[in-house]
Amino acid sequence: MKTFDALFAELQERADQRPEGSSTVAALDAGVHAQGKKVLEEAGEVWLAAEHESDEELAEEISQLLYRAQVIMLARGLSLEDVYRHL
Ligand SMILES: N=c1c2ncn([C@@H]3O[C@H](COP(=O)(O)OP(=O)(O)OP(=O)(O)O)[C@@H](O)[C@H]3O)c2ncn1[C@@H]1O[C@H](COP(=O)(O)O)[C@@H](O)[C@H]1O
Repeated sequence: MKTFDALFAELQERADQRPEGSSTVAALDAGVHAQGKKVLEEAGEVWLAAEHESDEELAEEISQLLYRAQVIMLARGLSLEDVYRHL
């Protein structure tokens, strides 16, 4: 099963190698404004799922929020350590 750290390493590789068809490359190219909107959108979906949907649907929304947070981290050049030191 993929972890937060493993996903981040995978996304870093996508950013470096820019493979054709990568949704991460497209998200990075869209810029921080578009990336921020995705974070807000997914956060809203997490909220709605927590109130109205199943555990499975909530878990999926949370996974998308984590992905969108990682895209913002990469776009701004933050490492996992930059974030973890605040936990
Ligand atoms: N975990 C994710 C992930 N979560 C969400 N998404 C993206 O988010 C989209 C779903 O978001 P929305 O609900 O906003 O759907 P949407 O509005 O229809 O999507 P868009 O039209 O905005 O693309 C998906 O289609 C993906 O583009 C993800 N894209 C990639 N990953 C993982 O990231 C890794 C690299 O992926 P690639 O960059 O695509 O190779 C792989 O392990 C993937 O599994």
